[in-house]
Amino acid sequence: MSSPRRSVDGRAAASGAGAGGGGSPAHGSHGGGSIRFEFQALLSNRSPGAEPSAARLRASESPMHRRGSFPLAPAAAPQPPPPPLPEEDCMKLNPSFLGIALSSLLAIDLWVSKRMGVCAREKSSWGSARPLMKLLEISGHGVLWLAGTAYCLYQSDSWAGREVLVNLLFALLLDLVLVALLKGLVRRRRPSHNQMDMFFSFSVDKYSFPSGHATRAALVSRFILHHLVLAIPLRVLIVLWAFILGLSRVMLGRHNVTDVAFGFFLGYIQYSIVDYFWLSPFNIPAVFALWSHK
Ligand SMILES: CC(C)=CCC/C(C)=C/CC/C(C)=C/COP(=O)(O)O
Repeated sequence: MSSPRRSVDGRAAASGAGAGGGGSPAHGSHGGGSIRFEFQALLSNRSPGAEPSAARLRASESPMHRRGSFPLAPAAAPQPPPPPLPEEDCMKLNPSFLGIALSSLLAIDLWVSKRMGVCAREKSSWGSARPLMKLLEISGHGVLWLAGTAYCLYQSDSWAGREVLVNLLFALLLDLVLVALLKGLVRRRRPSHNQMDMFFSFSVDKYSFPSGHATRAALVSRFILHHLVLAIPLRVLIVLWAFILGLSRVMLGRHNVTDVAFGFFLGYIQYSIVDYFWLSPFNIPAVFALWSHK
């Protein structure tokens, strides 16, 4: 495809040759700012009696043309390339409106997340709160929730309790699979300020989108609020735990804000899926028969 610059040059030369230089650039059909500038460069190089072809030749020596790969232009002094930025700080330009909006959102996300990562290092401004944040991290860890639920299920001696625990186990496994799939698909790197010192993580856990802790926090808290009869202060505490756990992921530098926000959303949806496919002794008697010996 020929560039607009080149087609404008051709048009100017043609109008100069054909109409004796009478075509005004401002009225040309190619009305962009840089195109008009080129037209002006072309005309300013043109004396009233000059040949159109000579004017075109001089115009090709303008700085605009020298920047391109025109073979007549003298080469500018080579500049050393700028040092490469870390991959997660780079933005790819997309000319579509949606692309620009998304790129801007991601740039804001990176900036806010970096500023919020106040516990990312021991020497960070809130570095002394790092042990507390890591305690929160353990409270939402998949191993703890899976092992705890399996143990309670094994110990449970009521059918109602087993039914709830089987579904919690199903919810946690669904969460594990969906988060691993999304992390593997999206492959968004963790923030550059993160210290990868997480207890028991898989290979996909080098990726940050979505936050597995945030999905689990939203899923488990919604599950508990629906299936356990708790006093109001305890219910508030559970919601607070989920929120602070999500916040701590960004403060620890493990995640960007959008990883956690999407994680909360996904965890919320996961609970709806579990509720829709609720497992009971009526629809999957085989699973519940495992306990019939008790
Ligand atoms: C028994 C078994 C296979 C347990 C897997 C438990 C599990 C989900 C481990 C990964 C925990 C982890 C480090 C997740 C990363 O969470 P982010 O919030 O950093 O995404």
